[in-house]
Amino acid sequence: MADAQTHMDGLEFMKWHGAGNDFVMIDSRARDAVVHRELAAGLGDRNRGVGFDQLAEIRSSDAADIDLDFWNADGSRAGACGNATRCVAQYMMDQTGRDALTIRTSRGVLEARADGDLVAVNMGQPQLTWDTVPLSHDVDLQHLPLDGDPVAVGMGNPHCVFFVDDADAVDVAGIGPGFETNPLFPEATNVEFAEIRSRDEIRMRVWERGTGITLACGSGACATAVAAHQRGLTDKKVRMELDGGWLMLDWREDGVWMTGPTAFVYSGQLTQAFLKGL
Ligand SMILES: N[C@@H](CCC[C@H](N)C(=O)O)C(=O)O
Repeated sequence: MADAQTHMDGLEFMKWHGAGNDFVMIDSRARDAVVHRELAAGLGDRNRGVGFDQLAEIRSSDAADIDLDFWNADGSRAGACGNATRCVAQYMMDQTGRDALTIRTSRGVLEARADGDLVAVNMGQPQLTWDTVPLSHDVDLQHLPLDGDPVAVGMGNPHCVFFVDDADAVDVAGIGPGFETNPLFPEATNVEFAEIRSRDEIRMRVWERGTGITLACGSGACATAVAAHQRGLTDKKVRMELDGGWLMLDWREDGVWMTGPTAFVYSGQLTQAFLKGL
């Protein structure tokens, strides 16, 4: 990590959030990719580092306006991060004065655009086969062989969605970790608890893979909207209330569009002395 510390000395970082989902954003285009697991885990530690739900690293791209990579607070990689994608889109639109851009993630090239004061991103189509979520073997994704009869949906990352009568009554911290690491999910999973309020409104809380409880999860909101519609509980367009705010989901022909707020919180610099303490 010493080389990285020298390489990163003085590197700017920004804090953003999307509906309360808390991010550190690093624009590495001027210095090439600098983030790795050890650094992400150190920065993500709320006792030692800056603390975040996810770290989003912006890099130059030969296929879109930018490339974007994500790490969870424990340093693990995340294939998708919808709220961070929306925050990065807002940052880039602020930088360029444009109202739309393309962002390549491991999901492929995503489209993001301004929607009034909000930002919308097309998170692509869900993955709805056992091997693409992924699961360890072929089971009924609509009724997983787990207590609570959840639904499995992939959104570039795995999600296990439970439908409950009262989301606020769920002991998310108590039961989330066990499902996160259930062997049915070879790459672990995000765990959502959804209360259907009407055909166009859902209340959802989340235990995120690699991070724990967060105030919002964009890919989890997309997965929950898909699972609820598959179960016949909601329409394809729903408003979702999470602990940190509201997101709008719309499952269209071209993918699952997610729209919601973003907020810049502060910026800072990563000094070598700080990095040595991680
Ligand atoms: N909060 C993110 C999801 C981040 C990744 C997730 N923890 C995973 O490991 O898949 C979002 O807004 O999508």
